[in-house]
Amino acid sequence: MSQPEGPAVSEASKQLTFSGPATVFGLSGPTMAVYRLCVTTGSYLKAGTLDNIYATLVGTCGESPKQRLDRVGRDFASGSVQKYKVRCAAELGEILLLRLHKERFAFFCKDPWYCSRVSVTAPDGTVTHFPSYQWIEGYCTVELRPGTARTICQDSLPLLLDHRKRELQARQECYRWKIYAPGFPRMVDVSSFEEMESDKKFALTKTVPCADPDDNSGNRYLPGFPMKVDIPSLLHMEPNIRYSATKTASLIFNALPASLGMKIRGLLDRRGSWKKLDDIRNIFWCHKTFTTEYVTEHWCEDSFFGYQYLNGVNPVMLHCLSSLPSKLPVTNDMVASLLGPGTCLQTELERGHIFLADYWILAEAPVHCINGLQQYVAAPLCLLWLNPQGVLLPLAIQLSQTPGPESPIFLPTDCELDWLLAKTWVRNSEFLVHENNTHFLCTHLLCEAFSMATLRQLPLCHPVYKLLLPHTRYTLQVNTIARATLLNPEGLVDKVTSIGRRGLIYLMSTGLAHFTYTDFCLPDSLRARGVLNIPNYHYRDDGLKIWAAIERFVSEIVSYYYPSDASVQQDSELQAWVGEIFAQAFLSRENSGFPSRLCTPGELVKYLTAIIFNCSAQHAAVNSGQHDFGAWMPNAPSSMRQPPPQTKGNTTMKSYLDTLPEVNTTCSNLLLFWLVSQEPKDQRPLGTYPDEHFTEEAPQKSIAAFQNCLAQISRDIRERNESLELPYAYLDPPLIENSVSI
Ligand SMILES: CCCCC/C=C\C/C=C\C=C\[C@@H](C/C=C\CCCC(=O)O)OO
Ligand SMILES: [Fe+2]
Repeated sequence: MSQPEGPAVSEASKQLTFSGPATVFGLSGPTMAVYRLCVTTGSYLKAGTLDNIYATLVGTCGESPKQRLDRVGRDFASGSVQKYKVRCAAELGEILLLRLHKERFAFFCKDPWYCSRVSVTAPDGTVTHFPSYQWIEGYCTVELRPGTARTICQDSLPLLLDHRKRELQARQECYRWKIYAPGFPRMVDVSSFEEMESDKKFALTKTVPCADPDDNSGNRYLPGFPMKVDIPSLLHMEPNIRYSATKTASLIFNALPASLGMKIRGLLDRRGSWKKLDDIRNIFWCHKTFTTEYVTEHWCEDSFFGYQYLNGVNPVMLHCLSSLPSKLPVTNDMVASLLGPGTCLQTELERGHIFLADYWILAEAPVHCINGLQQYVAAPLCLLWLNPQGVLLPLAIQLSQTPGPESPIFLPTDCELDWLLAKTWVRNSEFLVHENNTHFLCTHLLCEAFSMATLRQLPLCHPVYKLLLPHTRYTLQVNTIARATLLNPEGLVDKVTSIGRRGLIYLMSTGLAHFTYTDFCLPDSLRARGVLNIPNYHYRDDGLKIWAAIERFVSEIVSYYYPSDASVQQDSELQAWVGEIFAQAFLSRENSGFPSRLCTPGELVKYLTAIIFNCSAQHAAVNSGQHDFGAWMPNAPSSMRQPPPQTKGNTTMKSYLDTLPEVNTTCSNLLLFWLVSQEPKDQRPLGTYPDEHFTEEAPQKSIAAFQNCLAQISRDIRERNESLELPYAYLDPPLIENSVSI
């Protein structure tokens, strides 16, 4: 964390308490000590700086004079590794801090610098690494600690304790919480970044700009895009959480041709129903994948409908039933012909072969208008059966939570179009629950809260900070983009979903109020849902392997830094971090089961495993298949234009097409699916840590073992996929991103 040049640092220097004499040495004398610095600048675009960089070394026996790092030729070019000497009158003892001072060079403007790391070789040959991996903006001083991770309990020097405190104060000033809507996890307040920029410009005459929440003037249409964009919220982003230039360019490069192509073909402006189903095939003639073609071929089949509960984009819905809920009065007579001879509904319930997908959360969801027309939502109950061949099949669908003559129970034995319409309603409910809750709430928004708490409560030298930072990369940025383009008034959610942003807010706040620690931890969730024995549940099988790999890795790291229960309990920073997540992400709801403090290394291992799993694998599982499973729109309609049917026997192909989204709604939504299903460039797959925050041998060995384990999982998945009709690759480790970044 950088601090403005001035009192903050010089005051702190006065408070230094060294174990040796606190002397500032001159440059002459017979015992001159030479420290060799090796400075690595990141290879991001414009990572280099023209500003002057000075260094001060602070050791247990004193500090070096502030010395300019200057060689012949260009210093600090992007991707460069440069060596300098810092001379002191005497040796400094153990090096505690490295100060990097960034100051104006001649008449040049401020030039940001991405400093990756500095290593310092002492006169006796001891090398100390100082990981930085941060953008340093403006003229300021950054104080780095050696890479050896330390909890607060392991620090005793007042200098270092004070350093931790000041670092966190600066971070808490920078990353502030904001309430987006009641019942939502708290999120980053991007307006504070605008304030910081104005601070830098007008440091002496600081005025705090007053944001007007009702000012929607910056929310406007951009040429070629189907929705409004809240431009002001995208303008000011703190450089350490901002998409890199490569990632931004890649996102724009993915978006623009696809959007303009649709615009030119008139698809984004065409009102009215699809004339025939086949026309939907042609929306994306150049974005076909093996899976989009498979879905287009098999979407009507009951077995594929069941398959998607296991290996589609929302593989978290099924619960095993031991008895039918009274709100779903399916009788044995209704399903006997499907179950076949020798069994009955009761027997199948007793065998644990009957499952329910319950969309109760949609029952009170508000609906709105699209293209000026009223839209509709259902709250279905879908009963499924695991047949003796191990295939999951839908048995019965009721489109409301209230049984009765106006809510018939649809069956596979009904006429083809009635049954197809009922299944399509369930697919629409799947879309809403998946996008809003499984995907956006439970990965994007929760991971944003984890990122915020990590940045605000843990200093750079903390082992949990080092462990988690790679799993927070770009999450604040992508969510800011999502809020500016999808969740904003007249943004994409308003344009394409039946519930609009008001419904989204309802759905997510209700979802969070019911979300539990059991849901968050894959093994517990699978057990609680009773789905451990369903065959061909690749999401579960791959997910459990990855969970176990993360757990092993995390437990090695935790056992290295936390040898006892007391070491966990007494780590006040760790406890503040978990407390902040409990308060800001889960709104202090005790019955969520989320911890508000951690008492043992085991509890810490489980919590960190769950966070890393959800930031990486879970997001991949629910994000990467959106285009694959949604490009054939009837498989994932974002809105329905007619109310759920109250009688059987009336569905025609025309009424079916008139129920599905209009052409422009379909195409706007598919544009989003296409964009978010591919990670923009500048990727970091699960378990890759090119930024070496851990510099000790033990955690580095654990990282290598984690990578080997993931490589083996990948080989197993690829081998398994060779024999599958539809390969499941969303949890293949090289295809999983470390963090939620799209
Ligand atoms: C049509 C152009 C859209 C431009 C948007 C650019 C990038 C998307 C940024 C973030 C996306 C994040 C998430 C959003 C997921 C769900 C939101 C709810 C969507 C819905 O209900 O329709 O995707 O990874
Ligand atoms: Fe996503």
